[in-house]
Amino acid sequence: MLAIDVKDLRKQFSVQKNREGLGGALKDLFKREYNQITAVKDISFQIPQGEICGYIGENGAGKSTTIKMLTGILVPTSGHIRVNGFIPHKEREKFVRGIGVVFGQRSQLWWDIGVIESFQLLRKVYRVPEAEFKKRLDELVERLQLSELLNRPVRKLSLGQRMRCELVASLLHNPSILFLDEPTIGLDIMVKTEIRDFLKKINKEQGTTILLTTHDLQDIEALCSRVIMLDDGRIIYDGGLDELKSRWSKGREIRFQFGERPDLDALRGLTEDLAGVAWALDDELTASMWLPHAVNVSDALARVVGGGADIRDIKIIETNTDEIVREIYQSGTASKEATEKLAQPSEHADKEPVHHG
Ligand SMILES: Nc1ncnc2c1ncn2[C@@H]1O[C@H](COP(=O)(O)OP(=O)(O)OP(=O)(O)O)[C@@H](O)[C@H]1O
Repeated sequence: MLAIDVKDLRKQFSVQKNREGLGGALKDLFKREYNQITAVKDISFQIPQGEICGYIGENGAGKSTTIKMLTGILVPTSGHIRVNGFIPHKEREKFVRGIGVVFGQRSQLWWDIGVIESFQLLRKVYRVPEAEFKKRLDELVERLQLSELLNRPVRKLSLGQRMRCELVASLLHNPSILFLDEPTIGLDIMVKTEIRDFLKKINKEQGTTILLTTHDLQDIEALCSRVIMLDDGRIIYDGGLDELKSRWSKGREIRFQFGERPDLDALRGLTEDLAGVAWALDDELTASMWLPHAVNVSDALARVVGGGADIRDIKIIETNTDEIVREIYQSGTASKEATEKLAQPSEHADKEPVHHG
């Protein structure tokens, strides 16, 4: 059985229009006009059990709206959803016992009571037998080192402490699917790492399926084998992280430092039969070589090194995911271009690399 199965899912919101001026306000009083906003536009995807999938996109892309439909908080305008075999907004009571949810910006814990009391309340909500609850709680508390926090009221916790408690709260009933909406937002690097390690472990040991939205690409790099990217309510990419990188990155850059001013024409001559390789002088003693993905790095390196120039240092500059995603988002025609690129991935590899300094 699939953990998540979504077909042609759509969500529209009606937003009241405010007409201009006093006349407009009076008109609004008698007859309201509405604008339709389509936040999620007929998306389909399937997530098998045990997968960790990143759900990314810029602000307003429709990520939270999707998660809210998947967790039964919002009713879809049209389309089909099955999560653990249930229709989330219809079979709520049975459904929620199989899922855990953490919204980084909102708490599921009660602000003024001790953490442990919140956990006890959640135990009752999810109807977890006492013995089972205790066993699980002990295990989670030990893993996330929460024992000293249990009696403190939530409002007294730091953000990092609170997030660790939120994770425990979402896992007390041993759900098979975990939905995380910005789980590491605002946390320092230590806590982020701790949370990522913890998530990796529970996924590995218990096979917990995890769908997470994040703006932090290190979360994705650390956790996700698969990424779904949303733009303006539509899926523009669904696949592996490595593939995402190679399809979108403009090639690799290798920077050479020389003992004397390099002869650019001679360097170009060494690589002239490698299609798409470009050279540029960075300063008196450094030059960069751009390689399209189709060209093998060691091939190109061997030619340059074999050319006899006085090379002092070589640095291969990796494209990082942040840059790729920023690049996609920034181009005004992101979705169109992206779809075209995806339709013809091989064409991309033949393009002249673009040197952007
Ligand atoms: N309750 C609502 N009523 C009207 N419009 C809404 C509502 N909720 C979301 N929207 C709109 O739907 C679109 C998608 O919003 P959503 O919150 O799903 O985006 P997101 O990808 O989660 O963004 P962010 O990263 O900022 O959280 C936005 O244009 C938003 O303004």
